[in-house]
Amino acid sequence: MSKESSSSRLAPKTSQHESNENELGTSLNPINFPPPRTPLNSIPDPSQYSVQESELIRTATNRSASDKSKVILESNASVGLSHATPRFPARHHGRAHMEPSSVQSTPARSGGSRYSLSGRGISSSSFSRVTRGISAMNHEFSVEVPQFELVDDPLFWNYHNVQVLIRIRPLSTIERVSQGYARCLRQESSQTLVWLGHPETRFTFDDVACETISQEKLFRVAGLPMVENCLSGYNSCMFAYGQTGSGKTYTMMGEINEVEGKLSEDCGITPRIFEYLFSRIRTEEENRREERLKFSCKCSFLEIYNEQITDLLEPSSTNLQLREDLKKGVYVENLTEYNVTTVNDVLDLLVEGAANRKMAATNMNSESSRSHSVFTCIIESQWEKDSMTHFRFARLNLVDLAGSERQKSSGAEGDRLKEAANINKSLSTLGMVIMSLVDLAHGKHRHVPYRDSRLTFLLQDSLGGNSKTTIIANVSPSNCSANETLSTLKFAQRAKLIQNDAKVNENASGDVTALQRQIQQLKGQLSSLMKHHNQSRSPSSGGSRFEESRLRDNFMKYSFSEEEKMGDKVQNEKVKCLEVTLLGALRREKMAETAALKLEAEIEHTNRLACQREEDAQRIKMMLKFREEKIKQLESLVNGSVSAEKYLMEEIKALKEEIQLLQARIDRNPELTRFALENIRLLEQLQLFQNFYELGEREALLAEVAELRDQILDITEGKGEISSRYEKKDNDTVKELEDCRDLNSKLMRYLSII
Ligand SMILES: Nc1ncnc2c1ncn2[C@@H]1O[C@H](COP(=O)(O)OP(=O)(O)OP(=O)(O)O)[C@@H](O)[C@H]1O
Repeated sequence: MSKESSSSRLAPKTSQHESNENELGTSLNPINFPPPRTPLNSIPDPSQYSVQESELIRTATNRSASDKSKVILESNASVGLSHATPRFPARHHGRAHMEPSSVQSTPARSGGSRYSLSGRGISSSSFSRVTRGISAMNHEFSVEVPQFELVDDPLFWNYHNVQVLIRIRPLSTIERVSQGYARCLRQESSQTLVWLGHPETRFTFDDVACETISQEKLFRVAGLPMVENCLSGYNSCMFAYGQTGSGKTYTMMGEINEVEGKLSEDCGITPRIFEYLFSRIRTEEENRREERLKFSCKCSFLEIYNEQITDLLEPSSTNLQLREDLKKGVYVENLTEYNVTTVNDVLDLLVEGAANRKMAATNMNSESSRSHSVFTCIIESQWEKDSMTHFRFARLNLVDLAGSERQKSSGAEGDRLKEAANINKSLSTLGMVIMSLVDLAHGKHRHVPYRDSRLTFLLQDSLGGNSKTTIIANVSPSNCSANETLSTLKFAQRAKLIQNDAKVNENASGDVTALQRQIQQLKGQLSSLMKHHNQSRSPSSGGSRFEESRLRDNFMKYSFSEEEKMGDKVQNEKVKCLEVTLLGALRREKMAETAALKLEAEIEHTNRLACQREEDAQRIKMMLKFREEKIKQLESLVNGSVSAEKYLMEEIKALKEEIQLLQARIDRNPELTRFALENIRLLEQLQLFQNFYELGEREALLAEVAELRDQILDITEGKGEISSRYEKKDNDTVKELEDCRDLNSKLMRYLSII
């Protein structure tokens, strides 16, 4: 459905602006933003604009021709009259021509769509009419606004879990006509901006994207790192916040066009995220082929409208319910999910969902979006390493919020009144949740009212939970929207204080079978090592035992023949040194033996843990069954088919059983992490053991022993010669011989240990 405008539809804008007053409203206008603006309902038909507009823009051009450090803006980048993104023009059309000004027409709520689609029931002529937003008529006009390059910081997410980015959109034609080029914002750097009202207020954010930022650059700063986070197993969420017409949908979706297999320049963050995601997936799978890495992605698209959830990919599924599950967390029951493998699959879903998205026209804004949309992709991966199967998953939520302007009920009746209240409910609860989280971050004890609205309940992980979250606060720089812009900046400032606790969703030991397989393998390796070890110690192998026994023989010979020959003190000292070295080497071997035994014990222990874990899985299954039964009972209670008394009795019984199970879990918690850690330790020990045998440690030891043996033989022979020279056996010599005997017997004792 196209988003054409009509002049008659402009009238309600007055009430929008009047109703835009937030808590600061009264102190702001009109004193601080002269000249007093023309009431929007008095703006003439766009066809009459040319003279006024030329005049306005000429003035602006004259005002600002000299400063070279500034950037000529607005030459072709001012937002069109309509506050409506050409959400989803045809994917197979080129970028359409932009209309100089546009008129709005609000489709009826029931059948309407926020998105313009061609190739999906809309003719290409209507498509080209709605593919605007940036007026093409302003080439000759310019106004200077400082431009700041955003810097990609690849390390940002290493230290943060929340990113707040402000995006200032270019002035729209209607704003220029109404307030000229007067702006309520002055950007000072790529992180700071000043709100120019009274009092002037400076804000600092992670990033402030100026009016000229390209969709591509914005993606590089906010979207690309999000993909990387998801691939690393972090849940990620991006919210687009801001008043109606501030550019939320332009930012998130933009113009979904594909030309010759490439996304159009105006394409928003969401399609770019998926283009990049699939290219990364392909590379990763290719690079880690030997690990058999495989990704799978499934997407869903829902709308929360009037506190009711509708499946945008199956619009007959309305009023879907939120459920909570131990494993899945909060989820939408019966929401359809599609497996996607290419960016085209995702684009199809986006276009289809967008076509189904509801839009409500109220007297506050003829193109106002009243609903929140959530596009979710679950990215799962699986690979094999160290004979274990590793699983990783991440949930990516891309949320286009309803317009944040205060919606007064003026003029709204019946359903529309209820709708306004419910939209306020989701957005006001979002505000409350953020306030509570800020309090929590300041150490105050606060209840966080996630459950007070569908939006916050569904996205609770993204707010203060297990997620890396980006909030893009969209603002208009025009004086017309000064109050709403301030309100958005304040919201963003608060959001910056949220503290999330993102964790990698990975389960390396989740597969008990893989674990058991690994244990078996380790056992096999260990026993073959032990066998090898024993063989190498047998006399026939010529290993250390053999060496040692030869050594012992030599010592024996030495001890018996030396009685009458030994007498050299220096030589004796040398022998003592050698004795110490030899004992050290033998001790090392003994230690390796002990380590092998320990390893065996560890394997036993790991085996026990695996059994415990299986038992625990059984218990969890039981608990899930209890939960399901409880839900059924609650439903029966609500239906009135079960009396409260009976329900309570059942409940008590079920709770007792659950307590027993929980008790059992506490008593015998196998601790999944411990399990994985044990396994890693086991592997390391095995590695050490293998190294001992395979990397030559053992050989080195044997060589050392052989060397010692030779040295001792040399000494004993030398001593023989020396002693033959000593014919006279004086007392000293006798004493030394006794020392040698002692030494011999000591060595014999050590050697017999082996
Ligand atoms: N950065 C931008 N550059 C050029 N045009 C923009 C930019 N941001 C928004 N626009 C244009 O401004 C108009 C309003 O934007 P958009 O529809 O995205 O606002 P919105 O915040 O999603 O409004 P709503 O709450 O009604 O959904 C559209 O025509 C869009 O193309």
